[in-house]
Amino acid sequence: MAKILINGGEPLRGEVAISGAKNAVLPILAACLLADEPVTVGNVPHLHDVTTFIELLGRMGVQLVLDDRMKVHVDPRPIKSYVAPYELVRTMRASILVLGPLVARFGAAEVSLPGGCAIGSRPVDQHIRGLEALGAEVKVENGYIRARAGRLRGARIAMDVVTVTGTENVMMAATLAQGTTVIENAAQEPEVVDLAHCLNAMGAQIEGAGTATLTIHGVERLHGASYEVLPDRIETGTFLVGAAMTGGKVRARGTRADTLDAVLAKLEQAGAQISCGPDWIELDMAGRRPRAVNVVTAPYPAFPTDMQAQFTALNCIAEGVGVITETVFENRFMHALELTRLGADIRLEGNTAIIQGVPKLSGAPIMATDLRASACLVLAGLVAEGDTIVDRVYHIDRGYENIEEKLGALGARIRRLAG
Ligand SMILES: CC(=O)N[C@H]1[C@@H](OP(=O)(O)OP(=O)(O)OC[C@H]2O[C@@H](n3ccc(=O)[nH]c3=O)[C@H](O)[C@@H]2O)O[C@H](CO)[C@@H](O)[C@@H]1O
Ligand SMILES: C=C(OP(=O)(O)O)C(=O)O
Repeated sequence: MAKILINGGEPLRGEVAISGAKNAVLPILAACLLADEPVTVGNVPHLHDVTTFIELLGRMGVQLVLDDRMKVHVDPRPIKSYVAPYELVRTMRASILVLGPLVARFGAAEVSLPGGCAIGSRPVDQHIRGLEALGAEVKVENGYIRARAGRLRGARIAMDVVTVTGTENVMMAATLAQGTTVIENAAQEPEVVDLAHCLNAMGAQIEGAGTATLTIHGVERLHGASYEVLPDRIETGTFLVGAAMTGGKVRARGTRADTLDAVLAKLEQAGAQISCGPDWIELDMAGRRPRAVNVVTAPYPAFPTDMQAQFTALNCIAEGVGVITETVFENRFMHALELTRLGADIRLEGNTAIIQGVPKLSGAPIMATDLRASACLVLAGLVAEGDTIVDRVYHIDRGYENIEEKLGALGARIRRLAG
């Protein structure tokens, strides 16, 4: 199994190009199933999750052609199967995103239950309830969600919890329903907005994207389109935290500061100087040690759970005590134990981590347990004295494009060890 070796101590300095957002490209690829013509998706990041999603659509019979300009041309017309099998869904929860489009466009879907994972139980009851409200008949049997429908009918749906992929699944399905659907308590994440913009470019009529109420006027068909995926705010935030932890200066380009308000505010509290342009963010720490910050995760526009692990790492070497409260997932502190192996002082109390910053960490072999946990371990390795080896880096490849090359270009001493 591949590992990443980091020899810590170098400040990150320079420019890094940000890739397209994982959590936007996956629903957008799923949305292509709704069209009756080819769709071209641009700014596609080279990620393991994207490869898995392309394999999933390919197995259904969808034709996908990747060109060398980070574009994927998707032709849904040759589709012949409506099944998302367990062996693919278990490696990538986002496979659940094919459920809504399949049932809306073809009246049938069979999608494996994603099951629990390292960060919590992650049920899909809201996806199912939303599709049932639109008129689908849904059964869960033998580990599969089996859905059938004639043409879906618009409905008013109040989500019990704010769910990103749940909102996306129901929104996609509603685009082809007869009549109007209103989704209340909808997720407002920039990736949900990006999906809505892509669907509208395909002929959908969605209003209210980016607010808690989505109104979707159903249309007869969705047509082809060409769409560029939003930059990845979590990748951006991860590099900025790396700069803050190492006392460096990094400009992230090809990104969008307006999707990162809560994260940038916390970095400023930690002592970073931030400047932004239309498509770049620069963080300058001027060699200073960060100050500890308190963070409470919650749905957008609040602080994102996908940046929690990285701020946990920052607090480990910060001045003072930082308290991190995770309210979105019930078990997202698997990285805490690994960080203590590097010398961090972390006390866990339920969904809260109380971190007393220490002046230095020391390198050790550590194990990644999930995507953002692995990113936080790499960040900790950048400041730890000596060698840190992060094992199970396949988690990081799900969501970060060429992370060791990008960090290496910023001056980090980092390389991949073949498994
Ligand atoms: C591919 C993708 O976009 N993944 C993101 C998405 O995951 P995902 O869409 O899976 O996360 P959700 O927004 O659905 O989860 C939020 C909370 O709602 C609960 N819940 C969700 C659905 C449901 O039917 N019932 C239910 O109870 C979950 O257990 C969790 O406690 O949003 C998360 C929260 O911002 C991010 O961490 C993930 O990176
Ligand atoms: C939890 C994440 O992703 P997923 O929902 O794909 O597991 C993430 O991106 O941090």
